[in-house]
Amino acid sequence: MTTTSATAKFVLSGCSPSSSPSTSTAPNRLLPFTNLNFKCRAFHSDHRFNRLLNFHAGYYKSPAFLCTRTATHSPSFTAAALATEASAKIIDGKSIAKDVRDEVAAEVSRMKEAIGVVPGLAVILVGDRKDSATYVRNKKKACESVGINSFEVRLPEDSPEEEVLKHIRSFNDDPAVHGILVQLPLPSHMNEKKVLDAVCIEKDVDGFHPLNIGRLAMRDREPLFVPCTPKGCLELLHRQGIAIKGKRAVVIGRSNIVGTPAAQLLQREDATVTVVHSRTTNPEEFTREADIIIAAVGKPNMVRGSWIKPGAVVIDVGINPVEDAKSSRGYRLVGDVCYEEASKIASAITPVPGGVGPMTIAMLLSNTLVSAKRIHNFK
Ligand SMILES: Nc1nc2c(c(=O)[nH]1)N[C@@H](CN(C=O)c1ccc(C(=O)N[C@@H](CCC(=O)O)C(=O)O)cc1)CN2
Repeated sequence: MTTTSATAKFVLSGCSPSSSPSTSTAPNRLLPFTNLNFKCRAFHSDHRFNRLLNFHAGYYKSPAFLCTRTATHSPSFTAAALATEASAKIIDGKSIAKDVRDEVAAEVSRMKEAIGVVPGLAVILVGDRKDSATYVRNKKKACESVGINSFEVRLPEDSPEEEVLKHIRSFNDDPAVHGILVQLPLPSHMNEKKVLDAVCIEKDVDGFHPLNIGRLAMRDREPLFVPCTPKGCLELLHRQGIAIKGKRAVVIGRSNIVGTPAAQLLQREDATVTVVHSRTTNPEEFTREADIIIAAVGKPNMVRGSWIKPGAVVIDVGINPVEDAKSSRGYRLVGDVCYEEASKIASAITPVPGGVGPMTIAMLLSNTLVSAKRIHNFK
């Protein structure tokens, strides 16, 4: 535990309540922090503390919390969330994704040697969004790195929907292709549902087909594929040895591709799951009860340190570009969680970048391998 000698009045934070591209370049802000009397590492009932930090009594057991004597030699201590170092374990998604890729590569080569089959992934990209083009390029590179064949179709932004459907049908029938994905988002004139429905479920390595999603939601039913990002979140928890069974989990966001399947996966592993979303009033009341938080809402720095129960595990799915003149790209990526604050409260946390993002592509490779094995009945 770190201690400070003076009474802390401020906590440094770069996470303004409404971080947005236009505000994000502001220097770190000093947020007012009042002297808070409570006994370090002991139960307290200081309502002032609870009110100011919105924490519940008993939560400050975390080593992340600092205890300082007040300047007035008060018998009580001052809680100062002025930690100078992150105390949470940083969950290194980049390194775990590499482990997954190495495992996939070994299996791909075992399969090739045994039955002469090489898994194949087909990717359809419509339009010229820069971020989508980067993800597709990275997927192709990742395939190469593990020995998976990749097939790519790039279509102009104004392509008719039928053109996309035609390519999907052709990949559905191609025996060299074991996985098909359409990079999202699609241009607004396209009907996303119709396009995703066209991918045959045996090759739906994104897990976005309603049949796969439906099976995921049902007890005693198994989806053929689970969407890559939520699957990556769970994989991070598993590989870090973080228990899920019996834990309280809060998922922030209810999208079809992350929030909803993440909640279902946690529930399938016997967590008690709450989903909070844009219409939830006081979401922090729910997150403060959570042992595990998965934030997938797409709002930079929305989850503040005070939203988190000390010792909780925080998985940050957000990848939000915020303006940054110091970066060569002119922007930097931040998560949905104020990392600076959360890393002082949580017991483990994923960074952005380098957390969940790399796992998305690693899980895609894994799903493609699983698909090829299933189609060829290779154990
Ligand atoms: N068909 C799909 N479309 C989209 C998916 C998807 O799973 N299937 N997910 C996202 C985009 N995405 C993959 O497609 C994706 C996003 C982010 C990353 C990633 O590795 N991010 C890095 C940062 C990258 C950077 O520096 O720009 C990180 O977080 O470390 C990989 C894949 C939406 N569309």
